Amino acid sequence: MNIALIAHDKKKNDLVQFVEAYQTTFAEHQLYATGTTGLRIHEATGLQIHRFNSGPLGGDQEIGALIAQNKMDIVIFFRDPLTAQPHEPDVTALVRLCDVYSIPLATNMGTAEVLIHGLNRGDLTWRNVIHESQGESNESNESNESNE
Ligand SMILES: O=C(CO)COP(=O)(O)O
Repeated sequence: MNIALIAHDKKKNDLVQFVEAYQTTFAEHQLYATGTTGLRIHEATGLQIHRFNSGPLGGDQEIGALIAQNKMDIVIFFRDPLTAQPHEPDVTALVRLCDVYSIPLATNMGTAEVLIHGLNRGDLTWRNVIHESQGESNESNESNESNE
């Protein structure tokens, strides 16, 4: 599964602790993160993480682009509800895209716990069906192109 990890500054310690607690699970998946969050998690755990730009510099939008391609399977985004963010429109857009594509999104540790247990139980295997059907439609697009 492709998992996006994002945290606002005052929530970064919480997310680092959360990833440490479930490190064996996270190690089995492909991890993506906004710049500073990814660096913090990598430094704490050594996990390999594809890092995008920092959130205020477009990182949320880069992750949003993967969601719009239906390539992101889970988003764990510990938001800070008590601090105004300069890039609030990007944050709103990311959450909106999760709803557009029905991507499981945890915006706090309580929901993230449930999501990770569900992931370990196999509750998210339906995402593999989406990936397989995407692969098939890509193949048919390619064969259509070669017929043109
Ligand atoms: O601002 C963020 C999400 O909106 C997070 O970005 P950083 O991980 O780069 O701090």
